[in-house]
Amino acid sequence: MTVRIGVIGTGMIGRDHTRRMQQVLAGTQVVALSDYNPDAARAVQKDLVPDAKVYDRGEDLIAAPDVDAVLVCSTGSTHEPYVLAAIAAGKPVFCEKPLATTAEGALRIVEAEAAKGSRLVQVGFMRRYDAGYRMLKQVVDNDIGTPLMVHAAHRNPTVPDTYGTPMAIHDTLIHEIDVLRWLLNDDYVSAQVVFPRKSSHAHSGLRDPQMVLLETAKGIRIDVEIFVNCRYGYDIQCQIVGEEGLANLPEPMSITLRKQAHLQNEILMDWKDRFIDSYDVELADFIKAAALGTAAGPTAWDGYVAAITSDACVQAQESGQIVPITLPARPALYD
Ligand SMILES: NC(=O)c1ccc[n+]([C@@H]2O[C@H](COP(=O)([O-])OP(=O)(O)OC[C@H]3O[C@@H](n4cnc5c(N)ncnc54)[C@H](O)[C@@H]3O)[C@@H](O)[C@H]2O)c1
Ligand SMILES: O[C@H]1[C@H](O)[C@@H](O)[C@H](O)[C@@H](O)[C@H]1O
Repeated sequence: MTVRIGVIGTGMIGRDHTRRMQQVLAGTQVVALSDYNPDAARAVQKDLVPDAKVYDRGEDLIAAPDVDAVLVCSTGSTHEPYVLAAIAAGKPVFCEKPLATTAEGALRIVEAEAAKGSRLVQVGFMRRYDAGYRMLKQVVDNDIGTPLMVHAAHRNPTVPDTYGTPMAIHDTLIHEIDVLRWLLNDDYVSAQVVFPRKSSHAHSGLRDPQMVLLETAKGIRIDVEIFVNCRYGYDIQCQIVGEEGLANLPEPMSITLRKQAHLQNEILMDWKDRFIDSYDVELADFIKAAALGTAAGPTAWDGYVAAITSDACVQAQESGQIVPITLPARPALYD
């Protein structure tokens, strides 16, 4: 069966996922596109999928009878209504992170899916599909004893002027919020944010870098450096310290070059390249499940927990205090 996909939001990642569906993955075809800016949708249609239909409204794309499943790749604050509409239509929906920009919004999605009684939503937490993170999880589960501490860093070379201080949480830290919870098989109980000296490369409205301190229910302490004007590259670091040993996330594969008295490895500059394989694997998983009318991978519950944790971190940015994190009971659908 070919899963016919509609893509809502044809900016950077919507375009990249459309290319992936059309040119890399089997068993799928993009048949519909929609963007708030119709020129963006037409540009992707022209470049990648000339036969796809362009819809002015995402809601009409979701309702179209020839669309079997939906990819929501629009700006984060617009995800919730599209995901709810897809659930109402009974169509599998892959939603780029964040599932919603508030915990209340994510909860509405959890409640709608739980009321349907079967999985329809996959959240785009692609690091769970990354070969390096999967190797790290194997080692954490089997080789380093009880995990005690995590030191992580999420560095972007630069960000646009529209990127403000809370986006360091909702847009950037959200990857660590999800992947560390998955790696440690644990939930968070508190968050704190401290601001080091500000980089002169950060625009006036942005506090950068930031250090986020999280504590888990099992007492593991986590520090994550978020530095989105680091200039030198797109750099993701993760070190887990256990009772019996210590494990580091592998660096992306690159040639080690000895030349002109230097020993060198390339550092990637773009998130699209750093996680290129994991995007392929996560969407292959989505297509496989969508062909059966369901969803796999990171759940709406995972998206909701990430949203609750993000809200606590933003509150911690504003107050300078340690903010407690409490989770409600998990619906049986997500056990
Ligand atoms: N998983 C990842 O690593 C990853 C990487 C990049 C982006 N993202 C997520 O993907 C989403 C899009 O990010 P991007 O970098 O492609 O941004 P972008 O700004 O390049 O694209 C967003 C697109 O959404 C469109 N849009 C805005 N409001 C809309 C609406 N109401 N309906 C339909 N379209 C609308 C915009 O016109 C734009 O074309 C964000 O939520 C972002 O966090 C995830
Ligand atoms: O939307 C992007 C994307 O999620 C990247 O993976 C992250 O490194 C960036 O900080 C964020 O702005």
